[in-house]
Amino acid sequence: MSVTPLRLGVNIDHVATVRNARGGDYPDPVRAAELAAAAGADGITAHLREDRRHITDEDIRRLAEGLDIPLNLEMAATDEMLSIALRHTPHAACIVPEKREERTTEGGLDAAGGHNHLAPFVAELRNANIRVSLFIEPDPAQVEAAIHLGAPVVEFHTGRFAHLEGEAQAVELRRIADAAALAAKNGIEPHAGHGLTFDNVSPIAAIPQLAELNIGHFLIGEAIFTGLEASVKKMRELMDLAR
Ligand SMILES: CC(=O)[C@@H](O)[C@H](O)COP(=O)(O)O
Ligand SMILES: NCC(=O)COP(=O)(O)O
Repeated sequence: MSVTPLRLGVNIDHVATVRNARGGDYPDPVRAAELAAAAGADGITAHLREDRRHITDEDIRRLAEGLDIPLNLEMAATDEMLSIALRHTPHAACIVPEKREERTTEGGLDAAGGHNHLAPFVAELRNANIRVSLFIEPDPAQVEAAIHLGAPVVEFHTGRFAHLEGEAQAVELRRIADAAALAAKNGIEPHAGHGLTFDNVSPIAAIPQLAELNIGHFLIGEAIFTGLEASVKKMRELMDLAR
């Protein structure tokens, strides 16, 4: 079986979280994005939450205009986010579910139940040449829904995998691998992300159909101790070793 090259997308949301703790402009997520690119990131991911708790509209403008590597904008399926995406035309847009009160993205999008709501978002983003991705659970029904929606990419939510251990984690890993195989067989490029760390990335990176991992919170946390360059480089090495 052929093994797809695996890209690393570095999510810089939580550089903005630290900046926003003091309300100024330091540390700058765009500087973090440039450092991550220099350290080997293949792309940058940023989630413009509806409540703007970390990344801001101005961050997205600067990332979209200034980056030398592709930007993946994570966005809820709302008219406001769609108009921001269409204004800045990032390389990719990943539609994610969002709840105002959640601490982080708790699960995947219900692409099956939300078909009628999601269809115009997928169509408009595609018409603007933005590579649309749906952030879904590794569930065959959700992959089928992504196929019907015409999404070229899905990203599997690995948060559940990240929190499980032992046999339960092995079962979840199998689900992710099966979902990735189903997506690839149907011409959809599978990605994965959420909650990935140095300790749990290897079995995910070993899934041959996966083309991209998006990793943020852990890398930014680790950067406090070792620097961003070292944390990105080590993640890149672990991904390459697992392949
Ligand atoms: C969709 C997703 O998984 C990322 O956006 C990640 O969750 C970082 O953002 P939050 O920590 O705000 O959820
Ligand atoms: N889509 C997942 C992502 O961008 C990063 O998630 P996390 O590593 O911050 O949990």
